[in-house]
Amino acid sequence: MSEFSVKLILTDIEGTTTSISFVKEVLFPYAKVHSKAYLEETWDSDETQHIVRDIKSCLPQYKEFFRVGNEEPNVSAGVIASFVNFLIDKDLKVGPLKNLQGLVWEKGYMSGKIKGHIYADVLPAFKRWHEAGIPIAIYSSGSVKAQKLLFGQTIYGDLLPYISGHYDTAVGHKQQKQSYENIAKDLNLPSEDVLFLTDVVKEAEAAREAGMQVVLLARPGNAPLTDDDKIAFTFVENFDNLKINLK
Ligand SMILES: CSCCC(=O)C(=O)COP(=O)(O)O
Ligand SMILES: [Mg+2]
Repeated sequence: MSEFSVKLILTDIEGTTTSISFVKEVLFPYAKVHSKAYLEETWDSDETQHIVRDIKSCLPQYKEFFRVGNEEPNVSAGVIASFVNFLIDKDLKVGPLKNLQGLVWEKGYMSGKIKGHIYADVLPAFKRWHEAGIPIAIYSSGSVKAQKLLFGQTIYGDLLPYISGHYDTAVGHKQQKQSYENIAKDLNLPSEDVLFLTDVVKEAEAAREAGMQVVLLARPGNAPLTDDDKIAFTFVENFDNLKINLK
């Protein structure tokens, strides 16, 4: 059992509270199938036009994707949807793609076709930490909207009452120290009073550089941790193996 003393728990989603296979085999395919129709239905809205502009410009290395011969870049819903599918296949965690995914998944969650996966130990741990007076916040590459949909409609019910804050890549990329400093500043807490839970070693390194306490999750299906990772960081297989006290 690993023991920590903290003022807030900050947790990642994919690979930490939720299986990677749910994201790759349920959420991403849903977004691939439904993005085109969503874009067509909402094409004239300011929100969609804003996302389309951001999607077109977020990865300049792919700008030729939108150009046919010497013509002006083509930005039909179909072309944007193909680009979105290309980005999903590459699992690129870019903000505009993640914002669009959140909007597309909404219908799936609201119709009951999608239920957010969380591991069986997550709800009991959230209850324990909540009862101990330790706030829980989320930091994921998935948009804040997507986070609220997932935790609001999980296979174990609504977990949002246990969550007091949400951060996505609007605060910065998850592998950059500055992002964790931004979160600590926003929380008005010293970094060392925050415990970050994640499956990705580079995220753990960035959070630790910013001064946070860190635990790696070795969930089934996650990328295996090396011997060096296991020496450098505390790692657990699930939240039952964490004893967290309020500082
Ligand atoms: C509710 S987020 C859906 C999953 C997702 O799109 C994603 O990129 C998750 O990344 P994470 O930072 O949580 O590992
Ligand atoms: Mg993750």
